[in-house]
Amino acid sequence: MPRFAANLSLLFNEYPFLDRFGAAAAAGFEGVEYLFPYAWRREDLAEKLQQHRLTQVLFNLPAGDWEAGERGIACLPDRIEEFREGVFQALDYARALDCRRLNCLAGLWHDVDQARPAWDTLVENLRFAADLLAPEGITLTVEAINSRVDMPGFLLDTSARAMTAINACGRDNVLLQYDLYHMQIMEGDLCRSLSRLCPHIGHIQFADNPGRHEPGSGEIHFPVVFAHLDRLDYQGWVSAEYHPLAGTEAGLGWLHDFKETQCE
Ligand SMILES: O=C(O)[C@H](O)C(=O)CO
Ligand SMILES: [Mg+2]
Repeated sequence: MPRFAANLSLLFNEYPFLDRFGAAAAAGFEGVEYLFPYAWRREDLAEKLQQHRLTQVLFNLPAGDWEAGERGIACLPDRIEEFREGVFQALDYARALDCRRLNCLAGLWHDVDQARPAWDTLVENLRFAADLLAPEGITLTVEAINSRVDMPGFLLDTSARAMTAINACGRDNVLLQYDLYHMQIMEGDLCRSLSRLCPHIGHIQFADNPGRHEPGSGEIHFPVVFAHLDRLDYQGWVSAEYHPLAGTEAGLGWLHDFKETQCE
């Protein structure tokens, strides 16, 4: 059975942020992730993890001005210094939270005919981050995000593009973050691509499509996909990263169903 984590930026929004840890643990999650930890004190986050016996599964490197619409700065040639400072900041938090995975958002790049500078910058930045994180035993993940609905202009919008960056970077501790929701929009054929990419996957996230809501609300057959991950012997975390339709707890039927079938 996959190890399920809850993304606290999207789930349990009924509670103030620091109360979401307890709510996730009470709902049966063993791990948590969120977009960014930087607005909170490391000590407060670490205390919540310890109090509720939760694993900090992952969070993102600083990704620029999120409110202003930025979605990562790793591919931006004029932001290299800021990217590198961000890696140090993320490492500080990762140490305090004993977090073994950090995700890098490549960023938006709208000039498709002139993408070379973005790719070169991204690959150099990935190498810089990977080399800093490797001695700490931390994996750097690179996420492919759909450019059709959620992030028009995102540089790495297919698994092939993300793998091109990962291969060009050439570091063993850089792996793919495979988000079922984004890949369903861009590529489909989820089970076959999971089979092919499994050795390169460092983290999985999910939401149903369309709508980015809980499993069962859309077109993805999650029991089949989760069983497929077991067959592939995928050992990583699988994180719920969706907008609950009618309250987080009310939308956890998929988790309860799944746990029940494992007990039968
Ligand atoms: O949107 C996603 O799928 C992400 O995982 C993320 O971290 C940035 O939005
Ligand atoms: Mg995601």
